[in-house]
Amino acid sequence: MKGKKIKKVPTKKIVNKILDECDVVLFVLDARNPEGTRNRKLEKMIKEKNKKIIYVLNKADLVPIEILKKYKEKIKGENPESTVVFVSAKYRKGTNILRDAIKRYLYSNNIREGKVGILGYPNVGKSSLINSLTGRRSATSGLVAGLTKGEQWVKLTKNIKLLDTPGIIEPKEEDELVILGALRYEKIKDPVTPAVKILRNVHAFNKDAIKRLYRVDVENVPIDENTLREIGRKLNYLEKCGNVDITRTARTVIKDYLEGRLNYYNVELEKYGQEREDNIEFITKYLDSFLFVEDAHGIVTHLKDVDELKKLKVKKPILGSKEIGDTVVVISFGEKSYDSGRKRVEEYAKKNTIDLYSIDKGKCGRNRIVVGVGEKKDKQRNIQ
Ligand SMILES: Nc1nc2c(ncn2[C@@H]2O[C@H](COP(=O)(O)OP(=O)(O)OP(=O)(O)O)[C@@H](O)[C@H]2O)c(=O)[nH]1
Repeated sequence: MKGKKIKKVPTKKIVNKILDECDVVLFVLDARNPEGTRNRKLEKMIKEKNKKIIYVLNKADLVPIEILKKYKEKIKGENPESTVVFVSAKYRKGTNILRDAIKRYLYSNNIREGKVGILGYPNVGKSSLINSLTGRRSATSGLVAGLTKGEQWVKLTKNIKLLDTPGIIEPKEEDELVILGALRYEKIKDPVTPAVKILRNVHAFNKDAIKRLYRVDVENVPIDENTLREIGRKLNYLEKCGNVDITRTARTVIKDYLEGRLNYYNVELEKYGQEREDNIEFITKYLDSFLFVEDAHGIVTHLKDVDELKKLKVKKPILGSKEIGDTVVVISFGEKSYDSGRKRVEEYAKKNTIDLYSIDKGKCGRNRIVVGVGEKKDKQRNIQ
């Protein structure tokens, strides 16, 4: 792994520190195996402590966007308030969206000096994430004086600090550990069992993967030790007596999986992308007691004077809507031009069957804001 070396500190101590001190916990999941890298008991504990969890589906470069979106929906289905962000720490993708999600949560909860911690099973990419969130700084310039030796806070922004030591969740069984990449496959006595499991898991998702990488035909045959033997033969991993070296083959299969060559999906990095969250609560909260929400011009004039919004800098435009009584307010914040803002508001309204009857624009500090006001089409029908 390139970048700054991340310190390893006793697990429980760091996990507890994150749970006690941080406002936001980045729960890092392996996007290829999100279910296997969740820990609901710990998630419940974090929620009970009133801390915000942001699920970071890391290694998103190895998974198609449709699959990522499905998993996001699943998490949102369990709890609509969950925040899920796709990231590739390795290729530094999605980290700005993650930063925005952190800022937005802290901002809308009036937390001015926020602390962020990173948790996850071994090998999900916690250290890579820390490096990619902080990496543009040199190893020392971003550091804030550490509280305890070995743990340091790194600045994410002027007001947000990140604990640069990730909390490692202790995993369960040996096979799982190997598949997670948490136990060194070079060291375990029996790499065959986890290697066969990996081949089965991958094959269940992608009938092409084994053939593509090892040129072994697995159509209509069970995936078992014999598959490994076939792979070993193709790789020419033979012992002196001529038998296939199955242990070496198994280690290679595990390595190929962990390093992303043997993959659930065939995916090009270019396909990876994500839409921003449509949560504009940090703006619409200023409309809660505003009397004239039916009037886009009134809203723009009102929001222009909100100091907090004037100070805000968003790297990428934000688009979303909120229903206030019978009215739906659609807002684009931080667009490059008013024209593109208006276009995005109109497209958003069309997609969400909102009939806009008022639209206006203005500036909050350096941010262009376009506000559309309308009604849901189905609501109108009910009224008529
Ligand atoms: N393809 C891909 N690989 C990644 C990504 N992030 C991390 N990795 C790889 O995953 C492996 C583990 O990354 P680490 O950052 O060391 O993971 P960790 O969670 O800190 O691991 P522990 O220190 O064992 O707890 C490394 O080989 C990384 O190169 C990613 O976004 N995409």
